[in-house]
Amino acid sequence: MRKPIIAGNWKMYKTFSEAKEFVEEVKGLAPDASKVDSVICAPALFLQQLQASVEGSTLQIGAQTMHEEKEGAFTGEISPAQLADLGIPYVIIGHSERRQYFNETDASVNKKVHAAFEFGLTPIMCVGETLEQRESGSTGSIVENQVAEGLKGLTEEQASKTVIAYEPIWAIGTGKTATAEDANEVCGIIRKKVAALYNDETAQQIRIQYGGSVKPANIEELLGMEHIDGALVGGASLETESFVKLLEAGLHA
Ligand SMILES: O=C(CO)COP(=O)(O)O
Repeated sequence: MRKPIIAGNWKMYKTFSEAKEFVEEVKGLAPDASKVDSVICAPALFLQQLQASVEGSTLQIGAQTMHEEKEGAFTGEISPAQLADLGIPYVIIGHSERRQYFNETDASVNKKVHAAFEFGLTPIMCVGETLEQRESGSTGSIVENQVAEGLKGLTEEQASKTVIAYEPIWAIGTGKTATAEDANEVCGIIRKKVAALYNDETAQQIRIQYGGSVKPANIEELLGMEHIDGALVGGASLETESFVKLLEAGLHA
């Protein structure tokens, strides 16, 4: 049995005051950590204080991106060592917005995934196709390639601990969700690819999230699918009420 992982990706939303208030309210409502992993990926600026505020609760804090080097002259960046020192457990790597606006590539994603493991962080590695790629029928090959390049060089143990988020770009922030069947089909393709790259055991262990307009109204159907082990949620993670409902859905997955 794979433990569901429900993660909010706040992107560049919320002030620190709003973030702190949200976390104070939600931290006592997050499910038992042995049943669901509940994560908020917050802006880097808030990580230290939010991490201190969730101590002793089942809510966990993640970062939205990081640099691949331990340290260096990279103005404005944050490093895996800095995240690890704060005790941050998760980091999103290669979100489609990072690929689109900040020139991240499969090669840089792969370096960052390696760096995450080097510093004891769990990467949430994002993959997904554009609308054009979906319409041309190349979803499977695009996503398989992103998975193969992203996981390249990882040990079996590291690969099995990686969280892969399948986020079709056309479903992000658009209100258009992939149908549960379509999402499951692609998550199944991802799992099969992991089996081909490693073995069946690794493929059975790796957790695959779906992301793209997930909300309380559709999460249960998505989580009911064989290959969907969680959700990476933007808009619906910004309100306490809907985020708590999403976490609760994880309990019934
Ligand atoms: O990009 C996403 C999560 O990383 C999805 O965003 P929405 O849930 O707002 O579509």
